[in-house]
Amino acid sequence: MAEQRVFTLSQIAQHKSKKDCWLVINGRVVDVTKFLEEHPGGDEVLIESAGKDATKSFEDIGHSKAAHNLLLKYQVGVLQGYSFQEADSKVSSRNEYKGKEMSAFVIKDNRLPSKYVAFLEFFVPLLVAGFFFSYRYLTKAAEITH
Ligand code: HEM
Repeated sequence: MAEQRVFTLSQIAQHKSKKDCWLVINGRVVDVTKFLEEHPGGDEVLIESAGKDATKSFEDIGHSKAAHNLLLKYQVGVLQGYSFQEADSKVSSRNEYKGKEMSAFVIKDNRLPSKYVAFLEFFVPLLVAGFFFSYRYLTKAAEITH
């Protein structure tokens, strides 16, 4: 799981060089020093935002899911006031979800509907046949009487 060390913006602002480059993206503090050379968008854009909240620049590009996943790889902590329950969860402020257990989920019991289906499959043709034969019987009976 990604690092949960808490940093303030002024602490992050200390890491604004090519040799020590941190950014804040969506509340995650990422150390991209080792990623500068690899960044497909070039190192300049990262260095420009070094030590700052680069969320807007990051989101404006429309980075892929892979790029978002890389944030987790380079994450060294969170910006003060942010907390993350798990890798992909939305930001929740001030540990609001801390200690919350995984919510239970219910597997839908589909035995009941299939019973109804069996009932219908059996009785509906029987009823139709019943109606048909009673209709035939009654019309025949009516013919004889006339
Ligand atoms: C100031 C913040 C950032 C800016 C302005 C920025 C800008 C860009 C730009 C312009 C491209 C497009 C390159 C091209 O198509 O030629 C790009 C691609 C990419 N960036 Fe960034 N970037 C930023 C931060 C990051 C961070 C922090 C990561 C990951 C740790 C990252 C990962 C990637 C990846 C993987 C691509 C390849 C395309 C994709 O998968 O979306 N970027 N970036």
